[in-house]
Amino acid sequence: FSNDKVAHLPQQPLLNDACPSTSILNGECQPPTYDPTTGNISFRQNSTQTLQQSYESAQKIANFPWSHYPECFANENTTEPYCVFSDQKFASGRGIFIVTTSAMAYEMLKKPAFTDPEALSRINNHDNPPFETHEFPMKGRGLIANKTLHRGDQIFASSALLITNPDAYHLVEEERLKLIHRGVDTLPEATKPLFWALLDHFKGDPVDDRINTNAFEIEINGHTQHAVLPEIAMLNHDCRPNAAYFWDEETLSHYVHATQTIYPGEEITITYINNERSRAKRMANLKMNWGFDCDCSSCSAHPSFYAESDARIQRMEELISHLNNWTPESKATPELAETLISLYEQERLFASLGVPYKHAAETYSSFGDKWNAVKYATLSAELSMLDKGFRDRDVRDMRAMAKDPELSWSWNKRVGHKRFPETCGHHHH
Ligand SMILES: C[S@@+](CC[C@H](N)C(=O)[O-])C[C@H]1O[C@@H](n2cnc3c(N)ncnc32)[C@H](O)[C@@H]1O
Repeated sequence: FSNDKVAHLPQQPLLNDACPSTSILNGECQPPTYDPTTGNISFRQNSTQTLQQSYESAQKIANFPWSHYPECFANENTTEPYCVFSDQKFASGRGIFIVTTSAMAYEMLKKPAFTDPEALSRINNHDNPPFETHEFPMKGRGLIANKTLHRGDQIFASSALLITNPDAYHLVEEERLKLIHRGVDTLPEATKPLFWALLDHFKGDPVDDRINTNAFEIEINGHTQHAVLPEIAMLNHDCRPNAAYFWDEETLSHYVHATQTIYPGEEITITYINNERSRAKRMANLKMNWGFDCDCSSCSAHPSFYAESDARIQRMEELISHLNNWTPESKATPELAETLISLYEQERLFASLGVPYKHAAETYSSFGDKWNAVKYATLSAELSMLDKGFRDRDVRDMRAMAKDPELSWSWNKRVGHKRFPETCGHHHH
């Protein structure tokens, strides 16, 4: 399989072609080092090239995958240099820049997003969108639906404009800022306005602030990275959202889908946080990470109403721990799983229903109830796909269970357990 991967790698530059020889002599640029075992190139040096020079250096190297020669910084706190890698041709000329180590950047280059011209054919098609931008009093811009959207409808899908490695914070602040500023300067002219139109909530460094206000945590080959996608960055938060998104690391893109019916004029919202927590925890998280006071309906409700909501969320947690208990003492029953689904619905956590549906599917399966297992596995797969993605493991498991519950690990696991251990014998008056 390693040959396969190497075949996808863009041809590596000859080492001394990496900088114009004059700039090597001037000490402005040193050639990168090449690791023959990984095929990775390390750009070892604090480049002092101007933007124009870095462009020209990159153009001189045959099949160099980046449009600018990477600028890098390292210090005693970093194990490897962090560089800015730019590709103006990415996603049919939308462009991308990546601030990370060269090893990580070359990992990303192996993704279909870079290697397969067809991979992004469904991404960044923003003609005739099903939404309009709208200005809201307290929360700035947001998107409102301009036609009826149904559960499962794609609202849009777009590729990352930039990806940053959180470990780049080990750099000296000034040098980290230099990298992200250089990154923005290397974006194609037509794309730059998308970046500059982003909200700068905290009013610090203009580039850093736009990234911090709008970045999403994403995963690439198991590493947490931050990505900014300007379209999804226009969606405001709601603790009871009507849309969900997932990151697809093969295309370096976010997909956004409706998770319930959204009528024209309604705001399209996603969640920035885990909503299966108390109001106080949700509000603290939003305040700390995005700097706003949550005023969605479940946060701004009268105290006696949000106390009810918090109690339901607490109960949900308890029920889930019963359902996750696979010992003979488990209190798990199908009735308990149905109660869990009902609590999610009462809480209007429709975008998260894939979770209780999965518990219900496994619970029915564990009692050997084939058709209820099929029903809930199907429902779970349908909904989980919208917020975990089509390659997600839970989605795969639920699809498999929907096909044949008898082959799933949970099948008949609890047959013989009492189904009514809490009530039996106590409520006959
Ligand atoms: C990713 S941006 C969302 C788009 C933003 N409203 C704009 O005009 O560009 C995140 C910022 O939007 C605002 N925001 C998002 N959801 C909000 C909400 N439910 N209540 C208040 N402000 C919100 C906060 O300022 C937050 O830092």
